[in-house]
Formats: sequence, C-alpha cells, structure tokens
Amino acid sequence: MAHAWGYAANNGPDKWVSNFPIADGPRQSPIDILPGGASYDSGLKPLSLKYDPSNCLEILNNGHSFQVTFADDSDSSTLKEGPISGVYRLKQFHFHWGASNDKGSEHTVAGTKYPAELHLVHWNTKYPSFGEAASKPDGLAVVGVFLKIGDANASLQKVLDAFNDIRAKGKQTSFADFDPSTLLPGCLDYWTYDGSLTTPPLLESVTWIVCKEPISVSCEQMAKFRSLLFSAEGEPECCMVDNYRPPQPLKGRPVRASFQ
Ligand SMILES: NS(=O)(=O)c1ccc2c(c1)[C@H]1CCC[C@H]1[C@@H](c1ccc(O)cc1Cl)N2
Ligand SMILES: [Zn+2]
Repeated sequence: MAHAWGYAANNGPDKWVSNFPIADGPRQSPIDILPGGASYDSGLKPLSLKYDPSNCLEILNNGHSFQVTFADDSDSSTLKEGPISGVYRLKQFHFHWGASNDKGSEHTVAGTKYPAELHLVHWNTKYPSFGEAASKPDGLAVVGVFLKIGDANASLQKVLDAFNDIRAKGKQTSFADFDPSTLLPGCLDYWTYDGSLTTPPLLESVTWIVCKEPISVSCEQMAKFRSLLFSAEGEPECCMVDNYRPPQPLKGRPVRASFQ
C-alpha cells in the first residue's frame, strides 16, 4: 500500500510528487520571501479580520499538525479586504514547527527560518463549501504569521493547555470561546502572492497573506508543541516535529507588499 504522506525520509516533501504531481506546479507554496524583490502596491487594502470566539468548536491532532476548527455556516468569522475580493470564512487554524528553534516555518524571509508559523485558513463564500473552494484558483486565503522566540504568549498558552487531550494522532477535544485575533501581531503589514496548500493535496487555490511582524513564543512553549505525536495511540511514538515543507520555486510569480 502506498505510504500516506508525511514528513519522514520515506514519505516527506521530496516524495510527495509521486502521488501529487502538482508538487512541481507553477504556483506552489511556501516560498522564500525576498523583501527587496517584493513590489509595494498602494492598491492593497488593510486586512479586515473579524472573528467570533463562539464559532470555535474543537482542537484536533490530524497526524500532520494540530488544528482548531471553527463553525463556518455563517459570516461571523471572516477575512475581507486585503488582496482579496468578497468574503472568506475562517475554517481552521494550525501551525508548522521544527525540532529545534532554528527551523520550523514554511515561508522564509531572505532565507531566515522562524521556529514556527501559524496558518489561519479561510474559504471564499462565492463557493458553497470549503471542499468546493479548495479546488478553485481563488478558493482559499491563508494568513501566515511567524513565531519568534521571546516572551511567553498568553493567548497561545490557552491553545497549548489543551494538548494533553490531543497528544496522539486522531485525538480531539472540545475547544470553545477562543478568539484567534489574539494570535495576530499588532501590525498587519503583509506580503501577498498566489500559491498553494503546503501539504497534500497541494492544491493551487491559495491567496497567501504573510504578515511581516512575528508574534512571540517562549522556548518552553515551543517544547510543548514538540510534545505532540505524529503517531496514533498504540503505535510506536513519533514526535510531531519538522512538519514543514521547504520553500518552492517562485516561477516568475509577483510578490506584493502592503507596506513601503
Ligand atoms: N498548510 S496550509 O495552510 O496550506 C493548509 C490549509 C488547509 C488544508 C491543508 C493545508 C491540508 C492539511 C490537511 C488537509 C488539507 C486541507 C483539506 C482539509 C480537508 C478537506 O476536506 C480538504 C482539504 Cl484540501 N486543508
Ligand atoms: Zn499550514
């Protein structure tokens, strides 16, 4: 049976192309962002992010990362403006991180890797559902936020405190009344470009919006991320670390900046 995809030597990012040929496509993510190569676009609007904490449903270890899932049956948690048109609904947020603090982010900035990266995943309400939107070129918009070692992050700690219930793959628990806007940096300057999901199915349906300013995370909090497992209960334990795809070729795509 073909290996399920993962991040190990036998099923990791270099192997994905055999089951997902789009891995070599024209608009793959992540990328290395070169600030000098990004063009300031005065037409780019500020991001309008409005989230309702009561939409927060549960936290899940999906075997690749952990995700916090939101009710998306109304326009109460949305992304508008910025580089997009229309209304995109928040579906989930998740993270990618490294085995050590010198790596872990998916996007890099002039080659600099951060220890982790937050992804807030939104889908375009011109389509009937996330699943439908995920296959359309303007179907998804993901806000990426870098995490940088510093002070402990009180908002992030609320998420980490749920980890004891989701240590193994497939475990989930209710997670209510969390406002993801508390995970955003103070300044919402961003880079934007057309890209893809960074994991299989690697669909080229994502407008990426990567915040210039990182949020803080402490070393102890990073250790908590690394306490999760890729493996399910009853399987040999495999620490969930290095669940990031390295930067992919830009292939001529423009990267725009919302700031000078
Ligand atoms: N890193 S990322 O921000 O580029 C990112 C964002 C959203 C999703 C993915 C990766 C991957 C992760 C696991 C499922 C797949 C996707 C999905 C989920 C459920 C589905 O029914 C379909 C799909 Cl395509 N969701
Ligand atoms: Zn992601």
